[in-house]
Amino acid sequence: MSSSSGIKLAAVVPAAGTGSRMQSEQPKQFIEIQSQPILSHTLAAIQRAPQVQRVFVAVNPTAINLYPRWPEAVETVSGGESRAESVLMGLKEAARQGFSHALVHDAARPCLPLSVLLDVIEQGTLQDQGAIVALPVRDTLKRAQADSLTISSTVSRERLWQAQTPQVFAIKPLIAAINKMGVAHPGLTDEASAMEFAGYQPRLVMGSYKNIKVTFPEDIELVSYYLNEEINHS
Ligand SMILES: Nc1ccn([C@@H]2O[C@H](COP(=O)(O)OP(=O)(O)OP(=O)(O)O)[C@@H](O)[C@H]2O)c(=O)n1
Ligand SMILES: C[C@](O)(CO)[C@H](O)COP(=O)(O)O
Repeated sequence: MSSSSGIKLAAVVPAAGTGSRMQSEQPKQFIEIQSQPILSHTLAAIQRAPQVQRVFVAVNPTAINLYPRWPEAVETVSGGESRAESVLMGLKEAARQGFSHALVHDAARPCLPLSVLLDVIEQGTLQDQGAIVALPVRDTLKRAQADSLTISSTVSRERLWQAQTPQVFAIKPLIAAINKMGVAHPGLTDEASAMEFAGYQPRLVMGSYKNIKVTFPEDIELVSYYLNEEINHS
């Protein structure tokens, strides 16, 4: 991605969550796997793309000392009360430093394959609708009754995809879309939600089942396996 294309890409990594569903002593992004915090693995995965010129990590100021030493071209911003607010803080700093596009990627997704990363960067920067990594739903989907764990209905999975990250968008339209929808909006759970709200139709880029978001305790064993596989076979 040369400067002649006019595109200047930064990564924004929301890493200011508390990881409540993990039920761990420290926020899940700082849990160590192979002697490295999960966040370190995520930053290393993102920085394999030469197009990413800088990384803005949104962290809770009270947790910043949990991180040993920030890699080169990585800087921190203060996170917010919600993921959307943390992302917005990173986007604003990236815009202030002159970046035109952002690749937003959850700190809790350390097993991002390079091929997926490069695909979403290409798809997200070659047109103005942006792009997200996602996977077609492969299990039958059921909607539960409102007041019991019994099936209310089966939801057609036709054309249903599960969003992952990275999500790649032009920064100024994304900031405007997040502000239009409102960071506190319950439906604003990823960047594409805001862009859709603003009328965009982001592209879907095939993700990977390895690109899981560390959320519950049982995820650690699977992520450890994938990271070990990556390190020993790359
Ligand atoms: N106020 C917040 C909340 C979440 N995140 C980040 O957004 C990503 C995805 O969110 P999630 O998996 O929900 O993380 P947590 O909110 O920490 O987890 P939980 O919902 O279990 O508390 C994580 O990397 C998390 O650190 C953030 O930067 N700021
Ligand atoms: C952004 C995301 O990872 C896409 O699936 C997801 O929406 C994050 O949700 P969370 O509840 O903040 O983990």
